Amino acid sequence: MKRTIVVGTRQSALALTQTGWVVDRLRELSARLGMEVDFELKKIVTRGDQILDVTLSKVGGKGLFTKELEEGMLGGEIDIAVHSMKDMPFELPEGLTIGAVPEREDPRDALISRKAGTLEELPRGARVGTSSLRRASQLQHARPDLRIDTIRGNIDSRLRKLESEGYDAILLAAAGLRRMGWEDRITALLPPETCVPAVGQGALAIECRADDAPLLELLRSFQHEPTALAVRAERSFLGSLNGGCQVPIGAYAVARPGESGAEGAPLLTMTGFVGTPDGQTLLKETSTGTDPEQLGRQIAAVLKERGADRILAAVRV
Ligand SMILES: NCc1[nH]cc(CCC(=O)O)c1CC(=O)O
Repeated sequence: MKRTIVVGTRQSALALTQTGWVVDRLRELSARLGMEVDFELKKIVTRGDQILDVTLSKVGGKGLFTKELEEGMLGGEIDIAVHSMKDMPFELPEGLTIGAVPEREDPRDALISRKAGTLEELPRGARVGTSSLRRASQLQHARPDLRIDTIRGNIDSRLRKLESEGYDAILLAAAGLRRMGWEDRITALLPPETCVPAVGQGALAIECRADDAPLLELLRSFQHEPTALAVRAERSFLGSLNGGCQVPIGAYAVARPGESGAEGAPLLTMTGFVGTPDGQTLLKETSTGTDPEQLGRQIAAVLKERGADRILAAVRV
């Protein structure tokens, strides 16, 4: 009997593009596995979509873009949801699981400046739009002269605001722009050494019910193990610092095949970051290990020792 898998999606241009990409891949994989499945899209509005112009930290950012989709899965209205990993809360509701983490897109932050150019080439005192404390912190550290102003909305509306609201430049995740086919708008990519990306940036999470065995089997073949391991380490770091998405925290991990070849456990290298929003204090630590959760906890512990908790407490009030 042919099964119809109902895929829930937000209606933003990026969400529709990402979900469409995932459904195309899953169609190919299911054909290869000889599984008889059909896919149907169902659009769902999340609370985050309704309040896109409000600064998220003011409304409690946790799960804003995921909650209604998760309720849909638990209620059986939809079977899968595709999320940006970056927007996933640390804990999943009972009964749901991440069935697959596909290969990561570019994890870097991108500068989109009105007069094409790099961060160094921005004029003194230029006005840069971002509402991410993580981006603000690292940007002000590199260029204390820049004036940082908040900007909100989906990536398409932020690109419009760059023109219409008089910013000299804005910062966006390169991944979203690439997935939309808008990489030509990028004027410079910030290396992770200059701007540590957000936890999970550039990766997707495909969520489903934990007891949906046939779907989990299909999703298993879509998992990209190095990406999944890297994201586990980054999320462990975030969890150890009690971080949500609206804190000046970043982490970037890369998994490489282990010393002993294909069978050895992959070796993870991760940099964790916590900074003050004014860029005066940046705490960073890089370490390696094979256990992703332990690596995350270890780097978080080093940064706490150096005052990360104080920085985060001051931001949270
Ligand atoms: N905070 C919103 C958000 N969530 C995911 C992406 C796209 C990039 C990604 O998948 O990490 C974006 C936009 C941005 O930060 O530019």
